[in-house]
Amino acid sequence: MCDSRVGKPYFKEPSCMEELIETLNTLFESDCVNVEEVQSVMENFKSKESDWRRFAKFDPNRYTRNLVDEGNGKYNLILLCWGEGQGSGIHSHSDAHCFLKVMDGTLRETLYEWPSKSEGRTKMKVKKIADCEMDQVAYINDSYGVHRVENTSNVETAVSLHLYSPPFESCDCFDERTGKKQSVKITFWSKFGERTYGVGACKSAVYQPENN
Ligand SMILES: N[C@@H](CS(=O)O)C(=O)O
Ligand SMILES: [Fe+2]
Repeated sequence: MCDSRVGKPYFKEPSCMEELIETLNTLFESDCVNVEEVQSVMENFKSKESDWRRFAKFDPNRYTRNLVDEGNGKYNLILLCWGEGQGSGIHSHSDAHCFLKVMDGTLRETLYEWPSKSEGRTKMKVKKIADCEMDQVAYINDSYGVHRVENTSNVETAVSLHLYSPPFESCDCFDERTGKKQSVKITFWSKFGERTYGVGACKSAVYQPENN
């Protein structure tokens, strides 16, 4: 992670998804990720359904991960669609930066402490619970702990735009009651607006262990 750069350019508010991607590509040209700068660019991008509609695919049983952009190999930009009551299991982020911007609805993030060395025996400890509203951006990396994200509404869906850098394809999932972990491979429900098929395509997200 980097401190603020001297003479850094001022990034204007991205007016559409293409402009957001252009700005992000510029920001990630350097190997030095300035977290506050990325967060502020994502915050200044105001959610319009017309920007994300074509990537938004819902599944009646599970939240979906839909690839929007591969960021020249530096990051993945992913639209996540959360049906009523859907959520992720508790998981880590494979040493990546993770930005989460709410595009529609509200999402609850529950942050947990990493399980202690005697993992597999003790109930996991909650550090913080926060609701994230439309256009807000949350940030996490493994030094913060591990988390789960949920759409707690039973009547409204939710949509969020996530940026992961560097991109990752697997992470660890944790059992809340014991802290026991298991590695999970994650893939995409769709890529660039098209449904993905093949091995792993349906089992594409970080689910609660009992839903695996
Ligand atoms: N990190 C999760 C989504 S969330 O619960 O933060 C994923 O990429 O599927
Ligand atoms: Fe996450």
